[in-house]
Amino acid sequence: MITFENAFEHVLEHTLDFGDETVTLLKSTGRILSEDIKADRDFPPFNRSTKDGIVIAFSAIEKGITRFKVEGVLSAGMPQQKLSTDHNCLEIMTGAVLPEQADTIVMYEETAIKDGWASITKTPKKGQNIHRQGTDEQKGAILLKKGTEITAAVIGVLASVGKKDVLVKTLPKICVVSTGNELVEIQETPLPHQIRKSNSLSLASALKKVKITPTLLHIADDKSIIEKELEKAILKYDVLMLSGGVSKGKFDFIPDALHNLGIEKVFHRVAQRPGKPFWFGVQKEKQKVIFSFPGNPVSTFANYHVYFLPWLKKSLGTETKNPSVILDEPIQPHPSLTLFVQVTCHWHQGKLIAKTIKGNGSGDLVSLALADGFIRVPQGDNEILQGMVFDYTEAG
Ligand SMILES: Nc1nc2c(c(=O)[nH]1)N[C@H]1C(S)=C(S)[C@@H](COP(=O)(O)OP(=O)(O)OC[C@H]3O[C@@H](n4cnc5c(N)ncnc54)[C@H](O)[C@@H]3O)O[C@H]1N2
Ligand code: MOO
Repeated sequence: MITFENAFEHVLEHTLDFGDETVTLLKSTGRILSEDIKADRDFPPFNRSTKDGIVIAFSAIEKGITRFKVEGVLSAGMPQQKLSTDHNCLEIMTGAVLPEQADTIVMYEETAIKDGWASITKTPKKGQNIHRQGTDEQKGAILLKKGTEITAAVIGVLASVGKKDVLVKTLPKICVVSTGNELVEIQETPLPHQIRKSNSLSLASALKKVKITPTLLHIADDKSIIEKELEKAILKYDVLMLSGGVSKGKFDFIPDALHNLGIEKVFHRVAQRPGKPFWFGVQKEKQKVIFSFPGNPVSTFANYHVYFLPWLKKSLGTETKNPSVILDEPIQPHPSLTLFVQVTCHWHQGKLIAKTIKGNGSGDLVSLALADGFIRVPQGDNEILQGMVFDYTEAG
């Protein structure tokens, strides 16, 4: 049995590269950019008005002029115009191009306009209310770096530089495998000794959040069928994500089956709870990775978030940013196991505060639905006092 720290390191040593692909702009939401994005023009591309009002030449103010003849109206979308003389002004709308011979914008609230004449009611500062060309970014500047996660705000930047199609990291093809004769489909009514499959659906839902649609495969607890089905799946997918069948039971065939199929075991069993019987293996030549999680629902769920997500992010060239949280109660560590304890979190005075959820062990999947994530409690003998800081993995 290895420590959590060792197991985590091993998982991150076996990342894969699935290459790049081009997708249309909106389909790139939630994906990872695979190219630097440069400004195709200055941001903003012209001197733009930031207020609705009038535009004047400040030289008029210096001459003591405060009343101007209105010679026209400028709206956003009009090509650049020209102010004919500093005795005149133009009405200008937010987003319109600053006209030639003008340099100062006075918002309507600081003017009085009557019969084609505008008076200024508050002395302006030279150059006010203008968003100058190139002050946000200059043409050619890198706006977004390769490895950036594409959020809604990033989509806005991509759109503004005309990225109709975006180069993103290709996602792995994943097969989520469940095993166990006790499991029935969710639409079925289980007999008293049966349960509905939930792990595979929960994993599929978690994968959807990272834009991966896995294939679901269920295999009965039969050694030769398990081997045959896994052999086919390994050929077809980059990643197998299994739940169940990795412990010490008479029907826990998965580790042997994977061994017989030539998958190299990196580790089996980690000094942690939940998720202790986790099996992790690779087939280096064919670039395959196998996450074989313990079947108890909390174990599967915790291990997916603690190990798989950081592995995926690293494989896609981006980082996992896990915050720390303050635990609002004392906690007793385990003398030899790292604990992943379910918590709810809330913000209080700028700090993320966690409270534990009293679950009923790693088979209690209902308590999972109440949790925001897990804190990691390192092994130890002495009670940890209230107010200590822990690493936190969001899981929902
Ligand atoms: N002698 C020992 N027994 C057990 C040990 C041990 O160290 N020595 N470890 C325990 C721990 S910890 C865990 S966790 C479980 C994991 O066992 P398996 O990975 O072999 O999982 P199964 O036995 O197949 O199932 C466990 C439990 O989870 C339910 N399950 C499985 N798959 C699903 C699914 N897709 N959806 C919903 N529920 C699922 C299954 O019905 C069982 O109740 O082993 C302990 N035993
Ligand atoms: O360590 Mo197991 O994964 O909780 O029951």
